[in-house]
Amino acid sequence: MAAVRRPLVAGNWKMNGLRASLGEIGLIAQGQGGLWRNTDLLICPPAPLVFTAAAVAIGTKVAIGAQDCHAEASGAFTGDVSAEMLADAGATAVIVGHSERRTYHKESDAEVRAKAQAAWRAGLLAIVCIGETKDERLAGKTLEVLGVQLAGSLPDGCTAASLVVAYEPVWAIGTGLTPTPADVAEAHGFIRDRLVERFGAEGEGVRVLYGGSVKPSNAAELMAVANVDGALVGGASLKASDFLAIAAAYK
Ligand SMILES: O=C[C@H](O)COP(=O)(O)O
Repeated sequence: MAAVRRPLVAGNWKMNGLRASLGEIGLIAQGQGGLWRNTDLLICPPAPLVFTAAAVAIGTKVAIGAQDCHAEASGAFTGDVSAEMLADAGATAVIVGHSERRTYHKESDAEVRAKAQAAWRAGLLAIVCIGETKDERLAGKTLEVLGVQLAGSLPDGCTAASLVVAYEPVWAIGTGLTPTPADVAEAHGFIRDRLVERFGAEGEGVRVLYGGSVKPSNAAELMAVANVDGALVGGASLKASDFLAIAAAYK
């Protein structure tokens, strides 16, 4: 029997938002109204907001996550935040290996893998991001790049409950550009095959999100693609109305 994967619509606020922005989480909780009872909603604000965001979201169906974590639980790592600290603050998930971390902080697949393991150690869902650059796509290397990133970034022992993969073509992030549905289907089908090859039935149950310029106007088309189990939304997650409109693609 084919695995039933519960959709996940996750918002990544990136380095945006102050305490005043947390009202958007309240609005998402209110606006959700049961329409998306079969869809998981997650908001990942900047680290300083995680504790208060979790308090705002308590008792609602909106979960709170973080955008990165250190691989170690504690120690002399000035400025870093551990997965245990995020869990203690109320997070239930953490994004690791986002292309902005890979680019600006030179994170390798091995580091991403260690961060995913740290997330599990702390009891968090790990959302591992992968995706090709524009040059890699133009060179016809998209699937090769995705294969290398998957092999290097995913720890052994991935389960449907502990891992989400986010496919985010780097050239589509924040640009307004999106791949065609056929290109999304090819990438997600490839990712699914690799997950099943490596993790068996658990790989069949792992959710694979699409990310990169998801908006209310294109969400339904992207969500209809095979093996797209939800979205990782950047800019359009900052406003509750846009985020809810994207989540509505699943109603
Ligand atoms: O994590 C989210 C992605 O980087 C997508 O960002 P975007 O929706 O602003 O393109």
